[in-house]
Amino acid sequence: MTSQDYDCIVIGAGVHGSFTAYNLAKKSKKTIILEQFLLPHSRGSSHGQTRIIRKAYDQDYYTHMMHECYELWEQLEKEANVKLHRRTGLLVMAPEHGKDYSALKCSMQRNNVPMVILPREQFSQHIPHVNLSQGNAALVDTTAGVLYADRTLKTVQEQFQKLGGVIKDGQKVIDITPGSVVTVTTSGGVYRAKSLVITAGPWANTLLSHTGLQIPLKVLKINVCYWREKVPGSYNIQHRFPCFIQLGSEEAKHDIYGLPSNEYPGLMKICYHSGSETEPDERDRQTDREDIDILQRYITRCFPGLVPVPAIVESCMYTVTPDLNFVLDQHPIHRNIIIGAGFSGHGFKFGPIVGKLLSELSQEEVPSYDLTPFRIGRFQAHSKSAL
Ligand SMILES: Cc1cc2nc3c(=O)[nH]c(=O)nc-3n(C[C@H](O)[C@H](O)[C@H](O)COP(=O)(O)OP(=O)(O)OC[C@H]3O[C@@H](n4cnc5c(N)ncnc54)[C@H](O)[C@@H]3O)c2cc1C
Ligand SMILES: O=C(O)[C@@H]1CCCCN1
Repeated sequence: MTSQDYDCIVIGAGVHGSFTAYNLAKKSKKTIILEQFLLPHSRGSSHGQTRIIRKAYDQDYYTHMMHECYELWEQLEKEANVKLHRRTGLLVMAPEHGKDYSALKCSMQRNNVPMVILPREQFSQHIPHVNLSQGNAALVDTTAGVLYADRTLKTVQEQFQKLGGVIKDGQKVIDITPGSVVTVTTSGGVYRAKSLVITAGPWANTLLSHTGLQIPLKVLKINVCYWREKVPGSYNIQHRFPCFIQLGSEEAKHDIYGLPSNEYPGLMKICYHSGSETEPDERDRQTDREDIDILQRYITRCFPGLVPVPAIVESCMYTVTPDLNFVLDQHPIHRNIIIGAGFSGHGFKFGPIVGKLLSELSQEEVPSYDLTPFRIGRFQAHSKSAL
């Protein structure tokens, strides 16, 4: 038998690789994370100060996973004695008679997600400084809030290391040799393990090309825009301003979303839930700003208390699948290679549960949830039926 150095190698120290490694270390598995950049870095998808956490989803399986996931976030907070999230509520605004709004509302009712419906005549009393669009309805997912993203990564990586886990940053994986013992070659060394987890974010297909697999993923550059409050504090987290999602606005084909001013005093984060395609290593050469024009028009109309010119624009990337569902699966041929990819701009909140599931797959345990929506095989079925 060939010797191996680790039980598991995890490629990528984003939110999903970090939580997977942490779960493996909790099972006393000898685990190493290989990360191409020096940590912390802002070149992938998990950096930045904040993300939205919520239970409001129109698919039951996401809401079901979030029920447990909230508990796992709290467990980590207790274990590390650090605050990783803050409840603000999530305001959902959408055309009242559109199918998105009714699907979401029905799913929340079906799954007992605490919610408040805001009748139009009471809207401005609860949500000042926002104009609810004509024909729109509004509800609040009261479980929702803000996750502290950078702080999460630091915390989960520290907890992993406390459990004996090893992180090697500045080590780009340049080759993978599948087998009953997987060999991974980086710019700095050669590593072997019984199983491999690939959580490489926008670089997933680059890594998978070493294993003879490609999945239909698109990488989008997202302009992360912050907008200045005309009157400081109007949209502030301390004044209980919520996160929001605007489904189906007159300006935009895709959703618009925002988080209360918090991390940068006086600035509220509002972004477009789409962007232009990019190569992950060429992110900063993608300079398309069509999304910012859309946001300016929306903000002028609906958020009159913000200066409609972005004060800060940062960059992030989405890695999207055709159906916007994640990929959580074993490699179809090399079963000891596990893939977590295509988190489609909504994966962060699931970090603890994705980590649990990917660690289960890598140990050939029965996964805690039905992974049918996340299987790689769904893409094959899709392309076959399209023929
Ligand atoms: C602007 C924006 C807003 C978002 N908002 C939300 C939100 O409100 N709520 C929510 O739940 N989610 C949100 N998301 C989505 C969430 O942030 C992502 O789904 C999640 O961060 C993806 O994490 P990841 O670990 O898959 O990828 P990444 O964080 O990109 O991690 C992959 C890692 O792999 C490393 N890597 C790649 N190739 C190699 C290699 N060859 N060798 C070694 N290392 C390698 C990379 O350097 C990187 O560190 C948002 C995303 C963006 C961009
Ligand atoms: O995952 C989320 O909750 C948000 C919703 C809006 C778009 C960005 N992601």
